[in-house]
Amino acid sequence: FTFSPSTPHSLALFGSKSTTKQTSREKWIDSRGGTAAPASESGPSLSTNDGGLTYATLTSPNGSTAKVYTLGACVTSYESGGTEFLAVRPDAKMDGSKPISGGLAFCWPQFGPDSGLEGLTLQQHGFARNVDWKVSSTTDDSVTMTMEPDDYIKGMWDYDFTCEYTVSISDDKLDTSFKVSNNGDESFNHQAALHSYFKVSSLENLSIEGSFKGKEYIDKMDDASKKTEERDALTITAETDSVYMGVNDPVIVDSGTGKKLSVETASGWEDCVVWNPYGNEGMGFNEFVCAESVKFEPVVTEGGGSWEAKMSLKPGDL
Ligand SMILES: O=P(O)(O)OC[C@H]1O[C@@H](O)[C@H](O)[C@@H](O)[C@@H]1O
Repeated sequence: FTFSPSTPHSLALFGSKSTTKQTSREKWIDSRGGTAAPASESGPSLSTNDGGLTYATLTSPNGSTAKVYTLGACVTSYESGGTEFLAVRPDAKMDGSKPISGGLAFCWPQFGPDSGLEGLTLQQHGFARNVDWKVSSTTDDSVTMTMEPDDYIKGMWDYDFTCEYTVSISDDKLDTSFKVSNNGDESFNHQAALHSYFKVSSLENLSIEGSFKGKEYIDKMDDASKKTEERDALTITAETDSVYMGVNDPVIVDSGTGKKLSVETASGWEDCVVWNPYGNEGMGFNEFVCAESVKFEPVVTEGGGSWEAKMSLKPGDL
């Protein structure tokens, strides 16, 4: 899928860097040794999984928990009231040989395979989920991770930036807060997404509520044609890959668990991509739906400027 800027000035606004390169998985794997957080940065609340990846476990007073991996700053688990709300695909690699396919997978500075914009022709979903973010602070209920350019990143996208991402848990919700600061003089373009995998008991028990009705969407399963959503609530009965412009309030309703999960956006995220690889048993298609928090139209962040996006997950009963 190729992003087409809706306004010609999107291109004109883009900064002048042209030294972007496609990167191979091999180059990424080689480079990971250089970007991994040193062991000395691991505090008492950080753990290591069987595949050698570092993660933080957050706990709220009533026992809700979340797991946040430094690889890609990926939240892989959010459990509240005995229900797990996030899914990690059964084919996900949890050893650093691939980005984590699951949880709130972090896509930045590009979403999808190719934005179509100069300087934003990186690998699918950008590089943020390829690298180990540095843990800058952690408490029992919160972790802040940062990503700054190293040689691996500069080889693809040579801008001076700091990304900061805070995940915090409380008794009734999980909060995420992302901020990118442009520390340089020239502006840069970026998209962003939390490629959120929500666990469902079965697709037949799922409906996705929110402000979808009447909204325009790009149906990537139908030659990227533009359509208008007519349903009040979405169900998944076929392979789905739809970009809903101007929807940032999906609610995952699961009649099997009797629970719902509301995505509440405070800032930044504007659009929702609904994705499911229907029929793909290897990906565990019947156990999740992606309802992704996306900034699809590229943002221009001026030198010295910043951009923020805040989203919370709020569980409830049906
Ligand atoms: O497997 P990944 O990289 O986590 O991405 C999951 C999917 O994300 C979707 O947004 C893409 O359209 C798919 O092509 C892709 O397979």
